[in-house]
Amino acid sequence: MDGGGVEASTTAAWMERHRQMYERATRHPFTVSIRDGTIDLSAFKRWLSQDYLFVREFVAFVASVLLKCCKQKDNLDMEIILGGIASLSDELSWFKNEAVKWDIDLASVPPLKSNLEYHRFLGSFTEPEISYAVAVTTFWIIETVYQDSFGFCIEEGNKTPPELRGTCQRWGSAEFKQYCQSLQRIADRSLANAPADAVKSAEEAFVRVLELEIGFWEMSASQS
Ligand SMILES: Cc1ncc(CO)c(N)n1
Repeated sequence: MDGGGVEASTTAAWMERHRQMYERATRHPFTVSIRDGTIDLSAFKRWLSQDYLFVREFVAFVASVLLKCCKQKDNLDMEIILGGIASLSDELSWFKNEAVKWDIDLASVPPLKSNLEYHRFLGSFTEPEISYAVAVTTFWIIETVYQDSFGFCIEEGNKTPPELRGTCQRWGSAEFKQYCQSLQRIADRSLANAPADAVKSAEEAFVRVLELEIGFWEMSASQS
């Protein structure tokens, strides 16, 4: 397989090419309102409840990425992805703890429309026709939107309310950033070895994730 004319950092080039949309996903009024301390706590609770449901679906998605990884000739990335699944186990416990703190009964939360739309997208990756390069790139951008969004909430000058710092730290930490950078290197290496049609599909999935993330913040902010 040739590189399809792809440069070393395809993902960085896409972030540049789709900068406006990337900014809309990572500097959304919902997360910006966490950072400036004006967040409506009922919206925060809605986000928390909906994201718990999202993460449950995300586990199956990451499992499908792991499965595609294991079928590669050299499955060097296996441990990073497996580590990601292990962290999701902690994350589900974290959500359950937070729900108790915020007096939310997770068992009675129905998924809202934008969440269901995202579930459908994630579910499509179990198809064996979807290549590892496309799946791992999608995985990287999903994690990166949260890393960048919540990282901004704990950067200098933030007025993030103390009771929301733990949430921001979960995805905004230096450790999570390093993990996202490892995923980015994996995505770039896979894309460099992928045929041109897979690179094109990966870019489409990248843009689709940004749209779905924007929809998820909107849903959290205003229950649509
Ligand atoms: C909607 C959404 N996107 C990304 C992540 C990152 O894991 C998450 N928890 N939820």
